[in-house]
Amino acid sequence: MPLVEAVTASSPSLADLGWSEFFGDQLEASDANLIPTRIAMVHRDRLSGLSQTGQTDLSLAPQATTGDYAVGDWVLVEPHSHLVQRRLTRKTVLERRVQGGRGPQLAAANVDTLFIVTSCNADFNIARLERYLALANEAGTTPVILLTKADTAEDAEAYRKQAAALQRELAVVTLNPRIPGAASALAAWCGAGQTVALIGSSGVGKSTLVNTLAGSAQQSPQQTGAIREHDAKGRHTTTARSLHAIAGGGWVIDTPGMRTLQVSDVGYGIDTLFAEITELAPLCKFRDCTHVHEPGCAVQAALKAGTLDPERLARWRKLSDENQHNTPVQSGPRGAKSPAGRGKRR
Ligand SMILES: Nc1nc2c(ncn2[C@@H]2O[C@H](COP(=O)(O)OP(=O)(O)OP(=O)(O)O)[C@@H](O)[C@H]2O)c(=O)[nH]1
Ligand SMILES: [Zn+2]
Repeated sequence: MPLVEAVTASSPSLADLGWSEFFGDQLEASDANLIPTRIAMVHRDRLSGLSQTGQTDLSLAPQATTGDYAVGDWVLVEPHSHLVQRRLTRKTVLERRVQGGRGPQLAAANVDTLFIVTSCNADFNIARLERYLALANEAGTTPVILLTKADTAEDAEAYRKQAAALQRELAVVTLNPRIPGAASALAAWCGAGQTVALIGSSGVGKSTLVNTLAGSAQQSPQQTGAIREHDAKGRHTTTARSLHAIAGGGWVIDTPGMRTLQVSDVGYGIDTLFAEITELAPLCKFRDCTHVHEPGCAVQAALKAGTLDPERLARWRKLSDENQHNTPVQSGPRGAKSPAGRGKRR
């Protein structure tokens, strides 16, 4: 895989691999002999990681499974046995819940930026983009929407405007992943030590973009093909998750195509996404206002005044209801949040 070549060509520093004070602070004196290693690939029965010395196949203690690890995780590894001793607390974690699935699955960890990829065609779906945004906000990653296939659309600008209106200060980039210029359009989020992940439906151009970011020099069509197989419906799907080196520095994680994405436990993510509604709620007369029929409801007042989009309110309600339905009731305090109240650390 390209990541191996990229790493052996020039020994990366821990900072190049994405290490920061956040992880350094977790080291103890007794860890001195262990090697900080970043999980680069997760297979059902195998894990591999990248350290300053290159790529290594890792071994796990008998009670551990590869499902406990996400691409992008930092672990401490025994130098000789390559046994994973300990996983460091994650700065961010992307989890997904697939319809009919058993519980949330780990998609990627320690991701700085989530590129949400969609095309300027029938794939463009506001409600789905909002789900991805809620997920990114909740995980503590910065979302960026990438619009592909603008070259095949009559009015690509209309798609861009709709996407940009979904969340405050949201970056939206229109690009063709097939041309090298795509990498420079994304340079602001890709640099030494930066980790980006790609999410989006099948066929929107994620694998093409990974290839473009990795640089043509180390790519061949077979390398993209190597991580694809047919899914139940006979479609091509990217199935393995791995960390690929970006030519200009940084790392990109391709997550498998998701068709039906459910949200759960993304209350903070939804609040950030629908900030214009979240901000009105404290002005309602009742603290537990449902914003449906209550007197003195600031949300209903904004709706009447025409300052709040009724479609946004309807989608906020639907997503919030789904989130509530899917979120298990927790007995103790909610999972540890970062000091800023942002992002999950586990
Ligand atoms: N015309 C045009 N074609 C594009 C663009 N982006 C991607 N494509 C093409 O769309 C097809 C699908 O792209 P992939 O990169 O395989 O899509 P993917 O998102 O990785 O799909 P999965 O691996 O199934 O999740 C390829 O034939 C690309 O060449 C674009 O901006 N314009
Ligand atoms: Zn209200």
